Amino acid sequence: MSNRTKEEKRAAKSAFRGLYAYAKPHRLTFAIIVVCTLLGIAADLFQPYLVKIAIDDNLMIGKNDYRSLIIICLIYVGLSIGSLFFSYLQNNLLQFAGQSIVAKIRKDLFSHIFRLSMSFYDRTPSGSLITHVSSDTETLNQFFTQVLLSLVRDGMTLVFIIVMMFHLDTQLTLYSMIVIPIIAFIAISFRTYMRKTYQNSRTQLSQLVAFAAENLSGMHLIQAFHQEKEQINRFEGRNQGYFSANLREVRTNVLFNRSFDILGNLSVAFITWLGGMAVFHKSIEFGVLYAFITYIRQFFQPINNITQQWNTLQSTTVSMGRIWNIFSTQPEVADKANPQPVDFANVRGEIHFNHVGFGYQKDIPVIHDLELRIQPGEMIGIVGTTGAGKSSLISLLCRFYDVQRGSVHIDGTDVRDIRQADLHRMVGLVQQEPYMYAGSILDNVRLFDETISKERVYEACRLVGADALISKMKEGYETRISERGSGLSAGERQLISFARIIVFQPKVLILDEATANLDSQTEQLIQSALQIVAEGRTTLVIAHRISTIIHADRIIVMQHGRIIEEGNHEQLLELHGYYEQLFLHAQGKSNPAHTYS
Ligand SMILES: Nc1ncnc2c1ncn2[C@@H]1O[C@H](COP(=O)(O)OP(=O)(O)OP(=O)(O)O)[C@@H](O)[C@H]1O
Repeated sequence: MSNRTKEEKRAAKSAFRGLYAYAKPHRLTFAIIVVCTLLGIAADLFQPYLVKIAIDDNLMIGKNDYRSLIIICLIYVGLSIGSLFFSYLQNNLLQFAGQSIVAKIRKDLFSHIFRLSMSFYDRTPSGSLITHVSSDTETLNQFFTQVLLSLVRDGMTLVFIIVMMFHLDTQLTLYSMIVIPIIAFIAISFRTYMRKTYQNSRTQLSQLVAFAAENLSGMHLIQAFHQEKEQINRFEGRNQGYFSANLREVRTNVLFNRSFDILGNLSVAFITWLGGMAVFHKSIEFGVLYAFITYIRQFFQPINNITQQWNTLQSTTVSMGRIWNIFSTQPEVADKANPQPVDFANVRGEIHFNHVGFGYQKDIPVIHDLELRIQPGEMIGIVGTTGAGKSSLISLLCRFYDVQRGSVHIDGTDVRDIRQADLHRMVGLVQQEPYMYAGSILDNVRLFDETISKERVYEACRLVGADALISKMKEGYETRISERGSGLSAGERQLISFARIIVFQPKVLILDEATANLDSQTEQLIQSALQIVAEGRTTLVIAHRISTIIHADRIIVMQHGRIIEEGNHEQLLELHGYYEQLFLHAQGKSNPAHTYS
């Protein structure tokens, strides 16, 4: 056996153990389901036997006992009602247990994904995460409502039928069993092929969903570059792939089912001939033959069902493996077991990048031995060309990633010793493209925290100058923002994020300035909002416009992951170095190859 298969088996085993842990609290329900199934099957399978009694013990011997015939009919009806009742109960309970387990797994999976570090998101496309949360958990649901149901119901049915058949006539039963090796042969030869077709169609679907999700999130880019036709063609390729894989799967299934049907019919013909001969020779009674033929017709259905479920079981194993793979991924950035408590009232906001070294991949550093001390309340501007490492530096301060060398300290405490929730209360981030949630402006400022009063939100918006903008909207603070804040400019979204800072009061503020060209009025609003929000806070501004940070206490110039110049605006100009070039370019007096304006 190859290592890979061994590995897969081990993963499947641990996934099933995980699933068992989720199912355990529902064991009483499962026990009731088994009892209901047992009673339902018994009620079902006793019916042909009842007809046999009516034929052999009454009609065929000319007893003409109407009373017992009516009793048999009534019992027959009673059994039908009983079977209906028990299978209804069993189905409902199974659905309830299955859905509850899957809902819990979906919830846990979603919370787990939230805890994972940024490096996980760098590696994992959001489309495939959507597939895990939606269709993989749905496959687990099928495991409970189809696979488990079939294993219990069809397995028991099969045992019951065989017992009844042996009870009726041992010889005929043994003749019927001739087909068992043929069934096994068909099942085994189809199994591998069916699994392959199933896996293929799942992979095609997951690629299709991932492609669609990524395209939807990058729609503005696609439209801006008129890439619609290319993307539609690429989608069509994947769509066709899924279509063909699905057809292949359905074809195999139909062929498999029909083979079983034919086998069933052949067996009935064979038994009718053998049994008919036996009735002619009076070695069995007619009622026995009737019941026998009914049972043999029913014999193939559960076998077919179970083999069908083998497929779903395979896909459940694949889905479970994928889900448990995420569950077993531990956040690379994790809280320590005994983190340093934070006294929020006395946070000063002193920052120290202590000889920091960092790279997204271990052997490709993007920050090299960076040493920087920032005093409480200081305003620092960070400038540099694209890819200089400005955003990476900020990500380290927010601890989205951990440093590989050196350390980052706030008020003398290593950020790795602080709980991440506490760290993010101390450090407020206003991103280039601030994320807006689907909800009202009010919700977006107070981030759905109802303990923050509306008045506090209004006050914060007034302070940062967003009030006028919001008042102009049709429903003011109750105006609903669509997903991602479309309808608001990057500058307007930044203003709303400034109001968030005022509301949540972090001691350190990071602003990644919007790169988009803002109209001069919004730019002005942001400038003055920044002055107000920066008051009493340590502020780091990644600036794409020199004008934003001209009055900063200190400006850091970065290049290739290093600080190459440092000082205030005047000091840096006197150096006649890189900063001066940036500044002159911004003034339109030089023509360097960077983007400052
Ligand atoms: N998530 C990531 N995975 C791998 N490499 C990354 C990642 N993010 C950034 N990088 C790389 O790290 C380097 C520094 O990027 P960073 O975003 O910090 O630069 P920046 O100065 O902020 O640039 P910009 O002004 O364009 O935002 C670049 O070479 C970039 O390609």
